[in-house]
Amino acid sequence: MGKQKLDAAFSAVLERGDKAFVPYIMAGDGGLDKLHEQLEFLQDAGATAVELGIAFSDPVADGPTIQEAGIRALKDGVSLRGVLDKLIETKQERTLPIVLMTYLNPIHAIGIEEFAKVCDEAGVDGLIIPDLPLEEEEIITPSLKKFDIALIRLAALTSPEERIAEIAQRTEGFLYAVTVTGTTGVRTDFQENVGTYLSKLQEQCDVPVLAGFGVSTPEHVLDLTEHCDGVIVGSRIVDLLYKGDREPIKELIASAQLSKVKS
Ligand SMILES: O=P(O)(O)OC[C@@H](O)[C@@H](O)c1c[nH]c2ccccc12
Repeated sequence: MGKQKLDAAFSAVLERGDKAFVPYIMAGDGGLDKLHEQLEFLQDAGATAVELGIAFSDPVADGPTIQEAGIRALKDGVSLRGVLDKLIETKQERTLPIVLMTYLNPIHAIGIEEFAKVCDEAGVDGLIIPDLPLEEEEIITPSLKKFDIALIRLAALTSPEERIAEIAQRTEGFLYAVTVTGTTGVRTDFQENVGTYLSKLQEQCDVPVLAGFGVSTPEHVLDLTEHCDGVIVGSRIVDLLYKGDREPIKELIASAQLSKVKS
């Protein structure tokens, strides 16, 4: 459970010569009752872990696709607590590692210690908290440590070098390398220096480096994973899942299975 489960999932994939693929989905988009089936689909399609987003009224890092999914979930009454309860219900039937993505406010509403405890009960293995700066992490790290839940840190293209070094050292589970400046969302191209940026992160980091933001095609996956251990895909998957168009999701995930792509 927890950090160990994430580490084991990544090691298994990388030892096979594949790259990691972490789809992001908005919890409760389409109704919370669909969540378990969606997670099973992603697992069967070959996802390494899933990043499960919690809808929030002020999602500062999210682009239009994720924001709209969040609005749909909020309209449906989905809350952090509700998602955790659903995860508790389905914990025994699940093997796919879960990384929960939530802003700080919903965590504070539950209370930090209680939140960590319920995450443990729900089988949450890692957390991404985009509005928690390095300087303030200590409000939550002792509670997470207690339950062995990984805190995944984000490195930005614009972060100064010393800050990147610190983030790369501290991160647990994996390092989330943000590959664009701005919010989440589908893009056609990446800046030329993305390869250098990723390779440098790889040198500084003991855990896998995953590239995310703007990744939306198998070509992106193949290009980026030349310089890192895997990718995170959000907006494209949220969009396809909402439309019920699942074949392209399978193809995207399969594109990270290099052992199959190359043979
Ligand atoms: O949607 P994209 O461009 O594929 O990027 C992934 C992203 O959506 C997902 O990881 C995410 C959704 N909301 C976030 C907030 C902060 C960091 C990351 C995220």
